Amino acid sequence: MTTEPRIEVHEDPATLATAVAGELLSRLADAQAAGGVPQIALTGGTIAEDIHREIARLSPGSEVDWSQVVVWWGDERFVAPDSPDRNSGQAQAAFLDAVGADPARVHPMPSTADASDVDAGATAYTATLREHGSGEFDIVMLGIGPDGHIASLFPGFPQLDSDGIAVGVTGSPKPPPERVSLTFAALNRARSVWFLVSGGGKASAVASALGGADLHDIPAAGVSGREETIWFLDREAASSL
Ligand SMILES: O=C(O)[C@H](O)[C@@H](O)[C@H](O)[C@H](O)COP(=O)(O)O
Repeated sequence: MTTEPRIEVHEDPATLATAVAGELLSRLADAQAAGGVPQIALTGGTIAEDIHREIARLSPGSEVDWSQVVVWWGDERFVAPDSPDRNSGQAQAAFLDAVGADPARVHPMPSTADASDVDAGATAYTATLREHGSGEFDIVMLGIGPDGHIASLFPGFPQLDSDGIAVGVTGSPKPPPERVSLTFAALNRARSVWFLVSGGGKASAVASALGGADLHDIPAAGVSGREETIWFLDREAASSL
């Protein structure tokens, strides 16, 4: 069952980041209070980094026990493990280290040190998800590119039609070129999907995705939560709605 998307518009990137971080902490605390071990998938990108820093700032005042949160990624750059381009490295530095996440429950996607190529990396992550995942994510967070890409699923790329769980990507139009990404099949196993979008450069992609675009043209149109889809936007990103 996919529900109508909910749209939240915030004044600017800073208030957007604070709102998303606060909502995430609230959801995680509620899930843990109900006895759950929540499973979330993080994204990379600029507004995601702002949100991660807000999580670090706000978490001490929350009830969340980060050692009991399982952390995945929706995509990752296939580069050296210590590369500043790594989404997981950015998230570790921005908040996961600070909030006390349990390394045994944090699952970065493979780097060039872990796999011979992007396809081997995707195969390995699929196995990790099967072994340590619960079969669904409680919350999947996704940034969006100006072309409507989400994770590392880019318009017109063959990975859009994959029926696997994770796929290797080469020739990414957004550098770096080699990546590993969850597929629509995996992303749509989320109970709740949150799009995190800041800036006028994304306004057209947001309007197209919400306006019923084909997922091959606007991949963001291909993802929705089984229970909830929320578009967290700032004013500029919402300006074409
Ligand atoms: O690895 C990546 O590059 C991201 O996962 C990618 O999907 C990102 O979320 C969007 O491109 C938005 O990035 P910005 O917020 O920096 O525009």
